[in-house]
Amino acid sequence: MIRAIVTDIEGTTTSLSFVKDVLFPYARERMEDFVKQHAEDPQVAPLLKEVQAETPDKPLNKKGIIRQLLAWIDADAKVSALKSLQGLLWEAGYQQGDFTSHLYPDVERNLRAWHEAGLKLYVFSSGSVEAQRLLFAHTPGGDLTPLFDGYFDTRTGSKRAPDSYRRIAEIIGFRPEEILFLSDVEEELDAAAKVGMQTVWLIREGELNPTASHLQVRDFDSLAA
Ligand SMILES: CSCCC(=O)C(=O)COP(=O)(O)O
Ligand SMILES: [Mg+2]
Repeated sequence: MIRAIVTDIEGTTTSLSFVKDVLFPYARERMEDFVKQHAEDPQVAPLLKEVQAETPDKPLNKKGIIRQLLAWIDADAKVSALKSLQGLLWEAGYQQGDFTSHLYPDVERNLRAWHEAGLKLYVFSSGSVEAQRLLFAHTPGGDLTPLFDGYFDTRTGSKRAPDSYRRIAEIIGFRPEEILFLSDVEEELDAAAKVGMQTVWLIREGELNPTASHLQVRDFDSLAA
């Protein structure tokens, strides 16, 4: 019996295009000025130290740190320090009304229905926990954060590593078999299934995969059936 649902964001609740064409360029365009202006801020300084720690054989000055961050953005690298810095930039974007987040039309009604049915809802995304909260706080349907019981990012571990899912199950206090993980990435679903979680593969566009071991659906409505 499923008692908790853990959902990915990009490609699952939210279009790839919102992340790749709105969020990532917004942060990329502002990263250099932001680091220059806020390098000494207590929220930012430890993140810049983390960037240096990720590249121990290459001592970086401020310019080098900025270059490294931009290279990670271009490579879509899931580095926690980068993700936290992006989150800080997106916070300003949401607050200034530069954008609201995108959710597929089936997402809000199903999150609400699952929450009302007593299921616990969690997010596991490469975006920082703060970025996840912001995204669900600024949806076209309003603030959906009251529906969620917790958020996990790459500080819990890689989304492709079974240990991350084991940790999440321990933290939220359910047996893996009681947890349903939703994602658009097969390797993430494989990792969750390895520890015993139930899995559903969201294939929003394109072909279904006839040989995959995960249940495949087009949208959240198909899960209610
Ligand atoms: C929290 S929205 C930004 C998503 C993001 O930064 C990202 O890298 C996408 O990761 P996901 O694990 O949700 O596919
Ligand atoms: Mg995804």
